[in-house]
Amino acid sequence: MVVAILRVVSPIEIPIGLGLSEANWRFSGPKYDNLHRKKSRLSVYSLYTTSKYACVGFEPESNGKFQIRSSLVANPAGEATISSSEQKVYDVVLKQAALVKDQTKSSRKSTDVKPDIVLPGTVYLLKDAYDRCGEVCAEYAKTFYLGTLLMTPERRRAIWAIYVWCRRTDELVDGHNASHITPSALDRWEARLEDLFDGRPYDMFDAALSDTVSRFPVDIQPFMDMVEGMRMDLKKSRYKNFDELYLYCYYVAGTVGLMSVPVMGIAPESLAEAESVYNAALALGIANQLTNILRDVGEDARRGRIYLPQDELAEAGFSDEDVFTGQVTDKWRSFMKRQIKRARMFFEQAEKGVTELSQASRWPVWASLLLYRQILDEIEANDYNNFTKRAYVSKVKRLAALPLAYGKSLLIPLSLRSSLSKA
Ligand SMILES: CC(C)=CCC/C(C)=C/CC/C(C)=C/CC/C(C)=C/[C@@H]1[C@@H](COP(=O)(O)OP(=O)(O)O)[C@]1(C)CC/C=C(\C)CC/C=C(\C)CCC=C(C)C
Ligand SMILES: [Mn+2]
Repeated sequence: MVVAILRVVSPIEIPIGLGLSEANWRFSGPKYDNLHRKKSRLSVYSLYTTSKYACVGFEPESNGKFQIRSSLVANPAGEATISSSEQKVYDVVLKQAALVKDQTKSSRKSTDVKPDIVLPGTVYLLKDAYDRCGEVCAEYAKTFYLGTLLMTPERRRAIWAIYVWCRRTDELVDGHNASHITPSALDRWEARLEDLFDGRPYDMFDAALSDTVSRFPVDIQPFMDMVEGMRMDLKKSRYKNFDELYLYCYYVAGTVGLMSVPVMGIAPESLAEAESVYNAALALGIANQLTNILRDVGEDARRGRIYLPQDELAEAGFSDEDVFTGQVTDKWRSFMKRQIKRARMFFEQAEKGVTELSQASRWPVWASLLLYRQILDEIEANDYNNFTKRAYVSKVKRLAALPLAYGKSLLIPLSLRSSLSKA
């Protein structure tokens, strides 16, 4: 019997290879009750867990080898290791969490902000820059903009500045001039990012972000990684497996969570580790992007792009051609059900972190989580036709989510609740 300790950094589905029968593998560990076993078709066994550590004991097959596929791989010694994408992303999470801890340890708390530096004219220019960021935000993301109005003025304008930088970065590869964008244009965008982090902004939007990153403990890495995601979009239109897709989702969306938490702030009464809050933030970005992908299957296919894992498509009996043709069959419905389930697992993990955020930041985050998650319900309501029907959450439903989000934002941190219930 070999026991592998797996460090799980996000809700994860671990299909254990063909040939292992239920009799010769079992699960144990401190969070055993968080593990769900599932036997799926083709006798592939899956382990679902949202806990941080899982301990898996299993016997080798008759040939002495272990077959563990997808997110986890077994090394020749038979030890299971975390996938390279998850490890890479987790390292960024640790780095960002450490930055916040350092800041909290040193005299200033992460919730404090530097006073405005009063150079003649500077404050006014900065105010204009932030106001413009707010206008852009209100124009592109009305509901989210409304949500930010509950935050403190310093946090609100910092989030607007981050939003605008993200929107502009995405516009480079998705906007009107996208056909002219080359990798070297992205290199220049990245150099500009470094300049603004060094206090040398190029335009007024950069000036707002430059000010934001000087006030809050935000690391440059998630920003650089988002540019990397855009580079990926220029050169890649297929994803071999979920591991590759996960990395892409981190680059273009998980990064947003890591950029935002240092500004939103963790509740002073929260007992959660910064690292776990960052993991939840990362999960929200991943969940949102997976949802985007599932909503836009047809639209992406018409641009020659398929953001669904190629190995999972093939296993379910689909070729690229099938995706381009776009027939909603029972086979497609059950494939979609699995994809939706995975996206929901990431939302579930994100939920655990929202209550740990500072009170005023929770409402926009809950609103965004509830609204995005509803897109998955709409894909189901469209009978899984994501080829020609765009899943759309009606204005009434969107508005109805706002008071619900507000109610949830009043809950005390989960970490505090569980320690109170133990006491
Ligand atoms: C503890 C905890 C849960 C904290 C919350 C952390 C947090 C605020 C997470 C935010 C997650 C989020 C909103 C991620 C954005 C995901 C997303 C939609 C990414 C899009 C990428 C590219 O997609 P694609 O091109 O396929 O899609 P389009 O057709 O273009 O839509 C993006 C477009 C990348 C650019 C991202 C933005 C413009 C959004 C940036 C948002 C913020 C900075 C504000 C986040 C704050 C709140 C309150 C939601
Ligand atoms: Mn886009």
